[in-house]
Amino acid sequence: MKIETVYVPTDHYIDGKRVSGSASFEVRTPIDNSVLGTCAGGNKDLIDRAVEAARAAFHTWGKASAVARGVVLRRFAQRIRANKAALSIVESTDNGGLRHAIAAHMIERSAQNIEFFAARAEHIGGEVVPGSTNTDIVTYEPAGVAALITPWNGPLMLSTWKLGPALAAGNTVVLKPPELAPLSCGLLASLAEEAGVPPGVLNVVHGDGTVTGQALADHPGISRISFTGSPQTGRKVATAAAANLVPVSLELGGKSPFVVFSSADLDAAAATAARQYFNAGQVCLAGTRILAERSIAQSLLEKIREKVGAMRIGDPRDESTSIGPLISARQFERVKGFVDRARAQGAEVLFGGRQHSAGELYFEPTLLAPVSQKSEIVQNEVFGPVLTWQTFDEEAEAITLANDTTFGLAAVIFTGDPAQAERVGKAIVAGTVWVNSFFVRNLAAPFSGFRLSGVGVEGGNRSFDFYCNVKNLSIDNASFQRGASSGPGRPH
Ligand SMILES: NC(=O)C1=CN([C@@H]2O[C@H](COP(=O)(O)OP(=O)(O)OC[C@H]3O[C@@H](n4cnc5c(N)ncnc54)[C@H](O)[C@@H]3O)[C@@H](O)[C@H]2O)C=CC1
Ligand SMILES: O=C(O)/C=C/C=C(\O)C(=O)O
Repeated sequence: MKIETVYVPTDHYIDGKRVSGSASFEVRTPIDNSVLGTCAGGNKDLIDRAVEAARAAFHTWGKASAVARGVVLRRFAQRIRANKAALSIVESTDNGGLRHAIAAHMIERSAQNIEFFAARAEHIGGEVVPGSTNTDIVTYEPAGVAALITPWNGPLMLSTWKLGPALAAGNTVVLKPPELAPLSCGLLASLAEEAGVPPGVLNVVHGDGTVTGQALADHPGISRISFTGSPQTGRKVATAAAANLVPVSLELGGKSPFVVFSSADLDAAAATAARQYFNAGQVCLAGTRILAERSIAQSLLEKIREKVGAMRIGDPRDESTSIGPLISARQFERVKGFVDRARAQGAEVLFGGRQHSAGELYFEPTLLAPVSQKSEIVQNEVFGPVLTWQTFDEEAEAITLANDTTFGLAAVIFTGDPAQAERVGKAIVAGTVWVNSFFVRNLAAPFSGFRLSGVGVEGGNRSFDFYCNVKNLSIDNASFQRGASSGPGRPH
């Protein structure tokens, strides 16, 4: 398939070869909802082939030194950077993300995802735990074949976030990209090949989640499953992992609070609130529930209205666009359904609330109030450009509202009071709490979701705890002491 001047392979990539599909599926661009072409679909047989290739490649890749793997992976990261223009136009066309934002942030982050873990793996090192009778030597061994399953809202960034640590630690992988935006991961496989990633180390099998994704999650030859997507699918993946007793890492949805206290820099808070509409709100980390202290609420609302009013909605390939389309007609209907039901329950539209004239899949950035805490619009993830607006009088009330959710992925706090930042940050139940900032990602820091937002922790060395078998070699201290006169295996 060709996207502008870029040739994009749409076959599977198994054992270093392009492989035709057992079926094919349509790929559409959300820009105008037109069909771009078809992509190979996968089935159980293709998953079997990919897992077999990955298992064979594990014998060499898993035994190579982290330094040797690092040489190849750093070249892979460089190929990603060098292909920024191609990757960003392909992903933008495929998933409707902003081309300039993908080029400026996502590609660099994708390269860093690979590079960071390549460097980190060279220093995993292990630990020595001295004990009175035994000395424990802790080593990290690659687990085997990792199944990686990723969503459409950030295919490159979220796939490389898994590929980096899995490959750097010595695992081989089978990646199942999102069927709604499979193209950039197809291109990624070619870049891995150009970088010298050996055949079988990185395999890509496209296809529908319920067929290809499920076959991958179910496969008994898999040693780890890392999944990013919805909680509903996360449950199915976890069930498959349980059947094979395989460790699973789940990064799921969110309904994060965005709390603004009266001491906050309101201009900064408003600018960051407007950013929650980026990617048309299809961001799991987005702070979608704005909670404003009553004394500054009106002023904050006006500032947010002004910032959002200045955002241009339209073709995501244009430099001046701030908000692009939703991923599909189904997602559009889903988002619209949430807004319609909230209105039927008494919410008013403070701004937005309907389709935008830019096209079929464009929805205006929307803010709804009043909303009751137990309503669907406050409790469920919309995954669209729809935020809710609530006010509070006391800090304790803000914390109660923030935590009254089944999710726990992220939270954003704006305050001018450092003690308050610490108090509230500690009290909020979420894997990541940003203070006076948003989406700053230090790859060495832990990344996780609490409650329905996930299972497991990745980031920094915690990623290696997941992608490795952490082994303890426990040696009797007395056995090998110099000069000892008897005992098995004593050196002379
Ligand atoms: N916590 C995080 O880091 C992130 C979470 N998300 C969440 O992802 C969701 C949106 O993404 P979607 O692609 O709609 O999610 P989804 O759960 O429908 O699909 C995610 C991936 O799982 C695959 N899949 C679907 N059914 C499967 C099955 N039975 N077995 C194995 N794989 C299967 C899909 O083909 C896709 O590749 C939102 O809930 C969002 O919050 C998205 C990005 C990041
Ligand atoms: O930064 C990460 O590793 C994950 C980010 C998740 C999103 O950007 C998203 O869901 O959109």
